[in-house]
Amino acid sequence: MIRILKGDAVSKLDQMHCKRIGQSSYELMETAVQGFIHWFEEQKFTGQEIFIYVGGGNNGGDGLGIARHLQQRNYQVTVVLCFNDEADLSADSKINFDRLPEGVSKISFEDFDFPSKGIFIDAFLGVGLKGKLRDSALPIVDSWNKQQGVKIAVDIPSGLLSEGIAEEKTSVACADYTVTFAFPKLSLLFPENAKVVGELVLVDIGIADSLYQEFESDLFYIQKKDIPERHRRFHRFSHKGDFGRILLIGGSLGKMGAVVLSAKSALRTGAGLVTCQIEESERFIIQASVPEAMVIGEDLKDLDAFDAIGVGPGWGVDNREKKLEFLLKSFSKPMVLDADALNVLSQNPELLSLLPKNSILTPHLGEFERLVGSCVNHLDRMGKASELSKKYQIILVLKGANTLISLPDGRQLFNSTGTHFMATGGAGDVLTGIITAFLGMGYSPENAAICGVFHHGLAGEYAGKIRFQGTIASDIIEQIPRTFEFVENS
Ligand SMILES: NC(=O)C1=CN([C@@H]2O[C@H](COP(=O)(O)OP(=O)(O)OC[C@H]3O[C@@H](n4cnc5c(N)ncnc54)[C@H](OP(=O)(O)O)[C@@H]3O)[C@@H](O)[C@H]2O)[C@@H](O)CC1
Ligand SMILES: Nc1ncnc2c1ncn2[C@@H]1O[C@H](COP(=O)(O)OP(=O)(O)O)[C@@H](O)[C@H]1O
Ligand SMILES: [K+]
Repeated sequence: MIRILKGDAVSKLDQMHCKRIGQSSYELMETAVQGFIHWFEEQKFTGQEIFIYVGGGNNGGDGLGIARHLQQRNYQVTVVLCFNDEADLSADSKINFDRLPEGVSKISFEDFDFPSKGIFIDAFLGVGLKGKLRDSALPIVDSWNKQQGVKIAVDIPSGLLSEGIAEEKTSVACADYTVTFAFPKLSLLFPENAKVVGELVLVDIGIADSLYQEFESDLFYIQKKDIPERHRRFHRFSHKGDFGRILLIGGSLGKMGAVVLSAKSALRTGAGLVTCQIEESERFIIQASVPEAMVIGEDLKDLDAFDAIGVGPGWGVDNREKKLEFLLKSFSKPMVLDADALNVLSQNPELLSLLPKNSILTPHLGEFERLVGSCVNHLDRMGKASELSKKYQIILVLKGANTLISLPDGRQLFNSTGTHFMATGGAGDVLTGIITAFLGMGYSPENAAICGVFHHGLAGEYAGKIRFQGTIASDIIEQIPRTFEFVENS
């Protein structure tokens, strides 16, 4: 799994990589440029002039390389020179500057007559940015933000620090897409920066995962290649007991759909036997809509017969405190707690110490802040999530774009799958079903959380490609089986 490094570690990572494989830093820049071009061509942006803002550092060098390749592919390209003197160019940028074909127009920023339409590529400043933007850079960022058209940031939007937060007052070049190299810079994953980062695209530039281990960082990025090794293997004679007996507790008058969604998701993930514990009066709803699931009433006996329990979807909070306490005291294996189970915990924080070790809590940002108090920003949130995980030895799944998993040993993992089309009622109930199913199948809690979040996001992406903003939670469930095919077969 790749680590998310601090911005200033990038050049060291590059050097180590180049040394290990006998490549020059210019060749690495060329790999990054070609990765960008590959993505760009896939997008099929058509018929427009391309303007590339280039700075004097290696980010500008990427931009100059991109200009050459695009011109060779018959695009009309203008580079907007955002540095004072050629002599200030970094060594690799100078090579790309000298290689610019005749057909690429060059114009200094001062002489740039603002066009109204085009494709804009921001290769002004990358991770080499230090501190706040200098005054001399502000007009460049302002000009960028006034342009009309598709806007693409190379590596990181100019003005954004690799661990920074773009607040209202800060000057950052806003992008529709950010094409970042090697690993996502931390700030690209913050919800506060969503508006300046746009869609995040990661380009692999061939740096081996093992090289990242040379750097100290507790932050990781989960990708498809990390998943198959975490899957449990079953065999020809596997029976339904091997796939786990799970219990889902939730639902209340008017909110039974939440348990229905969790139960269906668990079954589509492969859970062997799913039992739902709901209010007696509502049993008809489950039996009719998920005939594969069993239903039990209020009286909970023999909890040990279950391999995993998921509690909370649609549960309500009234009179749930004693029940949650009973569950936490009676079940010693890790559990999944979501939605109202988390709200009950927030109202009764003394219950936190009863959580079985490695239990998985899946709050969205609102539920999380109810648990830990309000957070200033995502960095603060990440710190509080880590503290809570360590203190109670639990796994925290902080849901949202790039869901963050905090592990009891301090590691924090960002997910790469998902889409805003998943921002729909019930999507979280689906995740509860998936993670509980994995736990029931005997996955370690860490793997259940990682695989759960990854498959859930991928199922959401598939559903989003068919249903767009009409995606509903049930569409995500339908796509779960396909996610296994994709992860295992590619
Ligand atoms: N593995 C990878 O990820 C790869 C990375 N690669 C690429 O290299 C990029 C990093 O390049 P880098 O280190 O040369 O720095 P970069 O971002 O161009 O910034 C330097 C410029 O910023 C300026 N500047 C600084 N502070 C400033 C301020 N406050 N306000 C205003 N200006 C300020 C500084 O000015 P100076 O201080 O020199 O006057 C200088 O001009 C990286 O993002 C990626 O695109 C790929 O090519 C290969 C693989
Ligand atoms: N913009 C987004 N990008 C990616 N995933 C998202 C986005 N918005 C929501 N999701 C995912 O959808 C799910 C929503 O969960 P939640 O808020 O608990 O919904 P509900 O309570 O309606 O079930 C989470 O897993 C979250 O990660
Ligand atoms: K940039």
